[in-house]
Amino acid sequence: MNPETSYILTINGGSSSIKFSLYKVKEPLERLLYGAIENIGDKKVKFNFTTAHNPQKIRYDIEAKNHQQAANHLVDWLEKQQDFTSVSAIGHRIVHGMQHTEPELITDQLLNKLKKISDFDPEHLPEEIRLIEVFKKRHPGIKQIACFDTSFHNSMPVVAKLLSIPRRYYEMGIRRYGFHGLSYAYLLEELDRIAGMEAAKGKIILAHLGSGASLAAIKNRKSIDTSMGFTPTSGLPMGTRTGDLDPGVAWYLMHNENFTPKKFSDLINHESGLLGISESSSDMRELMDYEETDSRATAAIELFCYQTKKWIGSFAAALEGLDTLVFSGGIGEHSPEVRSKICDGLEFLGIELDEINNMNNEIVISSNKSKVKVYVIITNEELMIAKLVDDFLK
Ligand SMILES: Nc1ncnc2c1ncn2[C@@H]1O[C@H](COP(=O)(O)OP(=O)(O)O)[C@@H](O)[C@H]1O
Ligand SMILES: CC(=O)OP(=O)(O)O
Ligand SMILES: [Mg+2]
Repeated sequence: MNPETSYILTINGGSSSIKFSLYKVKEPLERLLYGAIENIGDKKVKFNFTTAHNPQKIRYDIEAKNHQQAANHLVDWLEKQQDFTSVSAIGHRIVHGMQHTEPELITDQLLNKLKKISDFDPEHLPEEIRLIEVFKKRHPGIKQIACFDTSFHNSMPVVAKLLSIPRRYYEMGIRRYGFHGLSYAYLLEELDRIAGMEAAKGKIILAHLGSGASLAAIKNRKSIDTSMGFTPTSGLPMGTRTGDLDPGVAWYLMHNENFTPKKFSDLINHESGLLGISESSSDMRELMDYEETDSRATAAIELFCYQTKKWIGSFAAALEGLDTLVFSGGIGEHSPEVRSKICDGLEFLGIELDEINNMNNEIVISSNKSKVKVYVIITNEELMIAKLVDDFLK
């Protein structure tokens, strides 16, 4: 083994969080620590971590007004960790990678390209670029590798990539891309392990239901369609994002309510989805607590489940059948109630849950009679990044 590649740091920069892991390169990869900085931008920014030796989560508040301060705090902390000096590569989740199909070494040229397309994903790319720059400045000797969420969906047929606007915009890159690709790639690998290669070759719907949520339709192991499109704001309603929105709403708000680009971006990315409908929380767990007493919380949960059900129906049609449905992401992994509401009434598609297994968050939650196998699989974007970086360096 090349001693240069013996430790890999993974960085998953979200719009309000940075998740990080440190892996020792061996077969299989060994996770030495995992942590996150959450609620960046809020008054109370939380830092937490667990190590392989101490799985008890350690949590405290830190000062960080933005991603740059949070990243500097993270580097200060990492420098005090014993194994950090041996890190030779950092793998970054880059949510929007346009046409990039494989992980790539982050050079100045790539960084400039990412800056140019920043507006393709104003929610993730600017912060991801800031993280790369902080590590570059403080540890210029460590290779940084970009792992793109979009790569997984490159296999989509043109019909799934087209937006129905004039063709010239397609040439400008304004088309459907799809995201959560690192999670989907991991889920397919896990499906191989749990259900066997044959199952993973069938007609599959993967549902990544977290604060950002999307579904992917998979045939012969390849993505043929996904609910997100040009940006991660589209598709399902999410924690604070609209999901698909009648384009006429944009015109109306601009024309009648003096909406500027910034005000519109805030509306569709930060004020809508579960938060906008419930007027109380973007967090599914909290909404479940208010469900009994607040009809707005109930409406938000109903909308999320109804739209997810509609996407499952539409992808079953696109796949011309369905063999396997996988729930994942924070909501998909932990909420039996949401899974049950989504699947209720889908018996005609061959989906039938075993409610006891569902309540217990078992791996297989479909009944013995169900034609479609339904799984709950815990995703691991960090491990997928570490695997890609390990392969890249070999
Ligand atoms: N037990 C639970 N029941 C319902 N929702 C849950 C539960 N645990 C986590 N969630 C929800 O999962 C979502 C966060 O998902 P996650 O995949 O961790 O998000 P992120 O996209 O930030 O990585 C939140 O809406 C949270 O409330
Ligand atoms: C693509 C996307 O929505 O990512 P996240 O769930 O991390 O916000
Ligand atoms: Mg996520």
